[in-house]
Amino acid sequence: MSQSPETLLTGLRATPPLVQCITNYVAMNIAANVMLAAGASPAMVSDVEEAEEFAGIAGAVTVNIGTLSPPFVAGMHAAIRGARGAGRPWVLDPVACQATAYRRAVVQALVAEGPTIIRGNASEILSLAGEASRGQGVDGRDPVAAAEEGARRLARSSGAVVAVTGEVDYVTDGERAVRIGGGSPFMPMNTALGCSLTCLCGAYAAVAEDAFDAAVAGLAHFAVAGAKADEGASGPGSFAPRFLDALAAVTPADLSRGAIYDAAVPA
Ligand SMILES: Nc1ncnc2c1ncn2[C@@H]1O[C@H](COP(=O)(O)OP(=O)(O)OP(=O)(O)O)[C@@H](O)[C@H]1O
Ligand SMILES: Cc1ncsc1CCO
Ligand SMILES: [Mg+2]
Repeated sequence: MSQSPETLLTGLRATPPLVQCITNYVAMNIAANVMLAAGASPAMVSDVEEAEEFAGIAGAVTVNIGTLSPPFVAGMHAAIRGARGAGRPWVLDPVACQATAYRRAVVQALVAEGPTIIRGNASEILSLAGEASRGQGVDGRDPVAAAEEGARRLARSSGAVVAVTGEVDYVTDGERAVRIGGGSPFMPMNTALGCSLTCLCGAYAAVAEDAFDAAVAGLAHFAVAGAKADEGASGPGSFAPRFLDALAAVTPADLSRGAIYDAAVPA
């Protein structure tokens, strides 16, 4: 039976999961604050010397290729080994994976390691699905709707739940699919909120029985908090602290009232 976002947020707050977040230099502080506000316990532990061991005590691992370098890549593979060895979920954020040959090669090797969830913007998911994308840097430049079919194919080929974010988000495991509305136009004007959401999906995956439910809950938490923070914000700057407050203030019942729509998956 599926677990609702309401049930999962209650579980998250009751026992904050320790999440090993391997993320980029831009996101590290923002994502850690987002995790604490939402109710999770982040640890930005990435060096190859300790990443595998740490993954053995974490509830989940998240891997983000935003500021890529060989030491990061070594730490990522070590952490994934640790997560797999401990039977824990891990989440991939393929930041700007279309941009360079190095990123394309690194991300392909990571997808081959079997992520539990892949969370990216539409340009990144289109590229991972082998389709043309308008993406250049880290920002999404394609509509989510254009990436839905590719997301389903990617989910089926990789075995991951795929979450595509933008104005209206889309989550699929290749069989089931939902769209999630809400959020705020100020969100893409704040760097690293997508990276932070990837970490939060790891937190939900640590407490959920099912990765699809985990991804839906993570995205719903952001959508509801984003809409709440948008009220009274006059620009991206005043939105940022309101968003942290809203992540903490959102109640489990608020998530049930968030806009989650079933989306039919064509056969
Ligand atoms: N136009 C929009 N309106 C409402 N919410 C949005 C909009 N664009 C993005 N979001 C929300 O912002 C959050 C981050 O998604 P986004 O697609 O911007 O990630 P991203 O491009 O990977 O970001 P980054 O790489 O900067 O971390 C998600 O919760 C998404 O729903
Ligand atoms: C701006 C930026 N550059 C590399 S990673 C990152 C954070 C958003 O993905
Ligand atoms: Mg991103």
